[in-house]
Amino acid sequence: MTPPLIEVENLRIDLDNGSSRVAAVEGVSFRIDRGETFGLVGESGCGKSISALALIGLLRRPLSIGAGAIRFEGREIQGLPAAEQRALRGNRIAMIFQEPMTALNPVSPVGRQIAEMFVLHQGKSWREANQLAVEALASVRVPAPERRVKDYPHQLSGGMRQRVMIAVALACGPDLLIADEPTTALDVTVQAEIIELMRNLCAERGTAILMISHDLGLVANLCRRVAVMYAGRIVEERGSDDVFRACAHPYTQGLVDALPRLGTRAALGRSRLREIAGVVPAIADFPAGCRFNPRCARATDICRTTAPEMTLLGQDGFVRCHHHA
Ligand SMILES: Nc1ncnc2c1ncn2[C@@H]1O[C@H](COP(=O)(O)OP(=O)(O)OP(=O)(O)O)[C@@H](O)[C@H]1O
Repeated sequence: MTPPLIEVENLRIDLDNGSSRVAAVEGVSFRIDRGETFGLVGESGCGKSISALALIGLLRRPLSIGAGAIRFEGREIQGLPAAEQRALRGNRIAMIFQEPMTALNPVSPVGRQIAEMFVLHQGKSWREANQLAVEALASVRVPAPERRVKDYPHQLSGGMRQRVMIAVALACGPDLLIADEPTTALDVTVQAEIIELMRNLCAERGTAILMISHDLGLVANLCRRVAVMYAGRIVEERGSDDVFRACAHPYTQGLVDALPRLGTRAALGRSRLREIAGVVPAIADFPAGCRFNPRCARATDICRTTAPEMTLLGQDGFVRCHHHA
């Protein structure tokens, strides 16, 4: 049997605050197959971004991997020699972030930044790489790419910068693209264009996507499978259709209820959306038992003392809740 493209097993991420060590993320497991689209969703502070950073080896103190394994095509990444790890991250796993300005170099023309990828990772000559950069900009639908290659990031709009970021990320034909809130800073129409672009380019090239967002609607629209994260744990994983049809965890239900629906008063901005009452606890304040219990209408005594085990739902879903739907 071929191993999944990437597999995370029982990942724990520790936060070391000098005098003590607490788990910011715990027992996180998921797998993404070649060409698959997988979403990680949850409110701000649930641990989505640091899980992604762990995947590409970018966690920095005070955070570190405390336990678990991350395997790429069946091989544990942490065990690979440093040079192989770097090659994997440069060539086969790429990442785009919410704010391209933090990832793009402000004093280098965007064409050069794309060309650099071809020179560094594929050994192309600068002449060849410059031509490939023009083609890469055209592939992300930047108009007049021959002229735009000479632009600096600040000369481009937010949407155009995100397109450049995608061009840089896809330059070396990665097997996995990690997208962490890539459209949150953009307005809604530009958001939709960027997601569509990502979806089409990755589908054409067989690139798998790990999409990270607080927006369940966006994630479920793009991804085949969705994992819902709350306070450092995955509480439910389902096929995208099932998330809306039959979500099992009260937290997932809360995220579904918070989505604006077309034609409703909330979607028209005339009434407030139904928000989940309360906030995600800080790492040091994770409650005992089920971490969602203080915000949960279904909570009973057992929820306050005992962390729920995983319950399988059908062929390929699960939930962690004592009172799942
Ligand atoms: N460098 C850091 N030092 C200390 N705590 C951190 C650090 N980075 C993240 N955290 C904490 O880890 C937890 C998870 O953060 P993370 O950024 O992964 O959440 P998230 O779900 O991706 O939310 P967001 O969308 O806001 O990034 C949060 O409680 C956050 O405060």
